[in-house]
Amino acid sequence: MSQQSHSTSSHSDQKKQVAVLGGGSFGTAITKVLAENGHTVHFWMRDGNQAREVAEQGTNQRYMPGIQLTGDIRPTTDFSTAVQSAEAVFVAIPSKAFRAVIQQHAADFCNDQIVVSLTKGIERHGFKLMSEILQEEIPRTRIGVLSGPNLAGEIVNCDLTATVIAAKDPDVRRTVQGLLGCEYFRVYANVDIYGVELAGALKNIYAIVSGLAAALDLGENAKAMLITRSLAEMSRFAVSLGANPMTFMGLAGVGDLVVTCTSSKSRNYRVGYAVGKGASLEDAAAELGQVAEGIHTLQLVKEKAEDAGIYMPLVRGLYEIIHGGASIKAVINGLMMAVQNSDVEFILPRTLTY
Ligand SMILES: NC(=O)c1ccc[n+]([C@@H]2O[C@H](COP(=O)([O-])OP(=O)(O)OC[C@H]3O[C@@H](n4cnc5c(N)ncnc54)[C@H](O)[C@@H]3O)[C@@H](O)[C@H]2O)c1
Ligand SMILES: O=P(O)(O)OC[C@H](O)CO
Repeated sequence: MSQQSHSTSSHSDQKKQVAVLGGGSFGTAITKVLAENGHTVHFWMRDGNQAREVAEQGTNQRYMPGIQLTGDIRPTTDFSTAVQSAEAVFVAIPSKAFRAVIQQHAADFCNDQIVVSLTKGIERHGFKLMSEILQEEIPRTRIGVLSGPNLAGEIVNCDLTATVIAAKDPDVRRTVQGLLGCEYFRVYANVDIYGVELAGALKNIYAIVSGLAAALDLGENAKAMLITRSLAEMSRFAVSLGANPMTFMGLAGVGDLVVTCTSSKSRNYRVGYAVGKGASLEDAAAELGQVAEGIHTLQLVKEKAEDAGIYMPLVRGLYEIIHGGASIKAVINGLMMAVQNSDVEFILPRTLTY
């Protein structure tokens, strides 16, 4: 479907003021959806040259080459200008910089303003998710999380896409559905913020594993085994931390896992593929030139799982390959020869192996 020929129709007729924070791939994709839905989008980014390019050319070549942005988009490097009149603020800042940006500008947010994290990562210090950072830094706001199978490069082409808004406040869920929903973008609702957010962060690790497996050409059965055991592992982890296991049956769980583990459009998958072909992690990340959150999430989840005694053989195996110098062949052999266990452990409890 061509992005040039697309005609839009939002589910809501009301045109609103909104803000998007972060001028990368996903910030640009969500800005495009919102602007095509007729909203005024205050698009905050740190790079003045990039803001000028968006204002003057309607493009963001560094992150979305060849894509034309239309509608009422107001790029700015002034944070206060971006958020002051916004009914809802969408945050697409990588997890490493997320708290610093929100903390620095906390005073600019309004009471009861809707603030939605689009970021799929975890903060190193204290294993905090982005909604928890928002709650700590700007508790005066109403918080939501948007996550799902959402490759930015497809959204900007108006390819059919669905996502999930998770929020406790029903008005937050309805408002976000109204702002973003259109003929190519569908927004489903959930209340399990922690599960939706954790699913988005965890699947990046398994996308690296799947990319690595693809590089080795392990076969179709192996692909299915990996994705399904990834789902078992990530839901085991999330449930241990208090998430609802049913969330993992939805778009933010299995949906995002499938798209990220099967597509070379995923940056995490591409990093895994490059490592599988013999590149170092550093070279693979540098070659990408964009964020691949799974690289950082891997280390945090491995440490957290060990501390909490949660069995995560795929996380441990990937960590050993990337950081421990283990051979891929030896790790695969270790995984295949481990104790044969329960398929769905919510039905048949797993035999404890450690
Ligand atoms: N790209 C996708 O398909 C996609 C889809 C869904 C969710 N996400 C998530 O969105 C988040 C952002 O990813 P992205 O794809 O936009 O990454 P990206 O690499 O394309 O862009 C990152 C952007 O963040 C900006 N940035 C970094 N540090 C900053 C700071 N300190 N202050 C201000 N801006 C800063 C960069 O300048 C850049 O514009 C990630 O957590 C990612 O997992 C991405
Ligand atoms: O390109 P990735 O690997 O960061 O994945 C992008 C989105 O999270 C897919 O839903």
